[in-house]
Amino acid sequence: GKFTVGDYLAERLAQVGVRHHFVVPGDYNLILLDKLQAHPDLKEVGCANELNCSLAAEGYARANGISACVVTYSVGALSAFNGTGSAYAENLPLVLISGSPNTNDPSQYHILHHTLGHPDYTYQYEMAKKITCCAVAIPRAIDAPRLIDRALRAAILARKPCYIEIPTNLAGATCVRPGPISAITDPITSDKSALEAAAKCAAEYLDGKLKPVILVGPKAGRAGSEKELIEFAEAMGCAVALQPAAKGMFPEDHKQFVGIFWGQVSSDAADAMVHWADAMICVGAVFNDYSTVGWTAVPNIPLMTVDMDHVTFPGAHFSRVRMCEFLSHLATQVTFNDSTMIEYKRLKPDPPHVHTAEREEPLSRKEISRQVQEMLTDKTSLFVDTGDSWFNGIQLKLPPGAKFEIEMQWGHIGWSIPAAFGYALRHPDRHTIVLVGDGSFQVTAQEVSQMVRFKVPITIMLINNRGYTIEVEIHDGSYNKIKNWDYAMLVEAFNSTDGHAKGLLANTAGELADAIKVAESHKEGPTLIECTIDQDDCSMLK
Ligand SMILES: Cc1ncc(Cn2nnc(CCOP(=O)(O)OP(=O)(O)O)c2C)c(N)n1
Ligand SMILES: [Mg+2]
Repeated sequence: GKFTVGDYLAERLAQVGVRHHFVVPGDYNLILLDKLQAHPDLKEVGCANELNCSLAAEGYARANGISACVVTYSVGALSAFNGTGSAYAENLPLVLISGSPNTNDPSQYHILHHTLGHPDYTYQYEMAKKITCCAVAIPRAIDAPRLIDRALRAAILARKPCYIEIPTNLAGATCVRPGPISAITDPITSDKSALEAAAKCAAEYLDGKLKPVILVGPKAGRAGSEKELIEFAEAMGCAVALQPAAKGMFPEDHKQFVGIFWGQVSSDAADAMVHWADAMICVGAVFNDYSTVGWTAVPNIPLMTVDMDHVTFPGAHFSRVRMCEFLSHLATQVTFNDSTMIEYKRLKPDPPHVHTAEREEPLSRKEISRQVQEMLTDKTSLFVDTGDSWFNGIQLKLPPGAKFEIEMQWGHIGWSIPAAFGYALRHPDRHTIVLVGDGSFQVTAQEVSQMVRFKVPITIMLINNRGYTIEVEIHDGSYNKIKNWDYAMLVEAFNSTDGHAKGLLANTAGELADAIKVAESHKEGPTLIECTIDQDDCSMLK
């Protein structure tokens, strides 16, 4: 049959590495969905709603590097905008694709269903421009190759979402076949002289310092610089601290790892080391209100920043210097200086004594953390959702090879359920574990049914402290109370007659240990373990 606009998009998505596309059907995108489904490399993954669809694509992009979310016009896209916002905030190339009205509707001033009820349908595209790095609406089939290629390339280079709007009558319209994919995926390398000059100046700048510390931020991982970061850190020999959103982007068993720098909730000796340093090399760091604990934990020394495509330090700025190339080049220029590691050995606190609860003891946050710590292996990918799970997750020690996913910039409660589902589809080889509060779980619980449908063996540790506890600590009120659910029964309801989810309840340390054993051997589907703790058992209260 003829090659169409929908086929063009399908081929491009497959060429950039998409293998699953997340969808909610609607009459503006059905022809398009047929074309995507027809592509041999693409597997259609239906979601219960477009918020979860976009969050599943956000999680998939963490595993795969790029993802696709396909929704219907207006009623679908406006919900998908939230997961798209997350992808923007978290520096992930999510491709948001929406069907839209027939190109001959505007000129006839047709009032259409799903729209706001007036004949101007451009509002969605205008809104999409604000939350993506590139938004395109295809006006004619002949424009499709140029606009689709532009949006995909922009997303890949910027590591931000893009938006592609395809009118319902164009998805099946004839289109030429795509040219070489390198036109889209070929990276922009550093400018050679900028790279040389930046490394030379930076090496001189660092030579004059006695106590440099490297602070790793979340963009280090997104820029794909984890290998070069280790190379640079080992050439420097200095202490390496991580921002909480960067946990997992530098190995915690590395001898230069000094902990998570997060103000008074820092781990190990990160706080002391950062405040002792006389120079801070920030690699992909983001200083926002959360990571600085309300602006109380901001380093008070001059910073050198290594960002995705530029480098700055006191008295210097170098554009078009790519992080990974800069780190690996600078590693050959710097002088080894391990003075901070000598200081670290002095400052490093003894590991805290962890009490092992008796089996019949009621569950506590600390006992849950102790048992989750024992679950972690090199195959673990741990998702922690907004709420006290952030604090509990950050304090865990990642064994070599373990991965950690957190959404600290956007912070959408419930993100972890669809995001872990999307991630696990792409990484069936990994053991995906979720730490999520009861309040967060209630926002996106439907997506457990997709874990059942696709037989994804995710372990969900649901921390039930009867409400929005992190908010109670910030500012209490009636609004922090929620209706309690029977969470174990709920996930088993998703089975109906053909599913294999397991829902378990753990009120004591012994019940949790038994439930974890069941979860670790259950591969046919998800296992939710509802862990009940006292609502005052919160990390904010020391
Ligand atoms: C989409 C969205 N809506 C509201 C919020 C504000 N928020 N942040 N955390 C919470 C409560 C989280 O409660 P849980 O998940 O139960 O967590 P904990 O009780 O703190 O363990 C809210 C309501 C948010 N972060 N995201
Ligand atoms: Mg809660």
